[in-house]
Amino acid sequence: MTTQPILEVESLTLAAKSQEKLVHNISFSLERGESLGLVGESGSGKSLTLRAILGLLPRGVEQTGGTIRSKVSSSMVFQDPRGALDPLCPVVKQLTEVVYYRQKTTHKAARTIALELLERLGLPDSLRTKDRYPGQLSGGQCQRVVIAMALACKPGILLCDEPTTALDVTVQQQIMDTITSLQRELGFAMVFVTHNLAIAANLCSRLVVMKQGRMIEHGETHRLLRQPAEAYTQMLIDSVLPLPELEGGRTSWN
Ligand SMILES: Nc1ncnc2c1ncn2[C@@H]1O[C@H](COP(=O)(O)OP(=O)(O)OP(=O)(O)O)[C@@H](O)[C@H]1O
Repeated sequence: MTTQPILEVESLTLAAKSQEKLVHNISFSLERGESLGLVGESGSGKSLTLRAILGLLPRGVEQTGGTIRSKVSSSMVFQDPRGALDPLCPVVKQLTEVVYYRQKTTHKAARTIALELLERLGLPDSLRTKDRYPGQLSGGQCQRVVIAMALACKPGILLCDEPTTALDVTVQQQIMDTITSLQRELGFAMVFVTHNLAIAANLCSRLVVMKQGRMIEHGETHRLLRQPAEAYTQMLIDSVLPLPELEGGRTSWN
């Protein structure tokens, strides 16, 4: 049985105001509940593609071609969690405001929902009783707050822009596990930007490989990693270390 995609990106082209093309002719689709990874080297256009889907291109960049059709709402988890939070406002208050405006509840109900979300994301109980500012939380805790904010918008698609890059590897794993279990529970689809092929392999059923603003190849994750059609994809695979751990473990590609 084929299902209708909830997101269709067709021939997306983005350019700087100077007319320099930054993303050329990118096409992919996403089904309900699916996880798609955008992988590739730094500067390959992954974040701009994600921002185009969100409808929030940075100043100086515009869509000059193609279409983006989405049947559901999207929200985004950015790379730098501290930068995404207001340093002068307690985190519970920030999350409560998002719930209040996006879920159109009373302030009291919004606070209850905000606290439930924070508990679901494994944040400490002390947030209930004491005002905590972003500067008083660890990087991993800030990222959990930012994920809670994105989920408070009840997105059909969660757009993740390297959400664990700024965190140490153990916290990275915890955050990835949290995102995976929330996705199973809430059923949102995901577009996940990362330059870490191992993370993408664990998380995504399909991958789009990008280089210098172009789509090099795309396809089902395990097929693409076992039999890459392009030398660039093979080069990305070869640059993943340490391979011995991947061969024996659950991230085996062969
Ligand atoms: N506001 C902007 N104005 C002009 N050029 C931009 C702007 N933002 C990004 N670019 C350029 O667009 C290209 C793609 O950038 P993008 O941030 O999408 O890459 P990326 O693949 O996400 O890289 P990274 O993994 O380092 O985040 C880069 O050459 C970048 O310099």
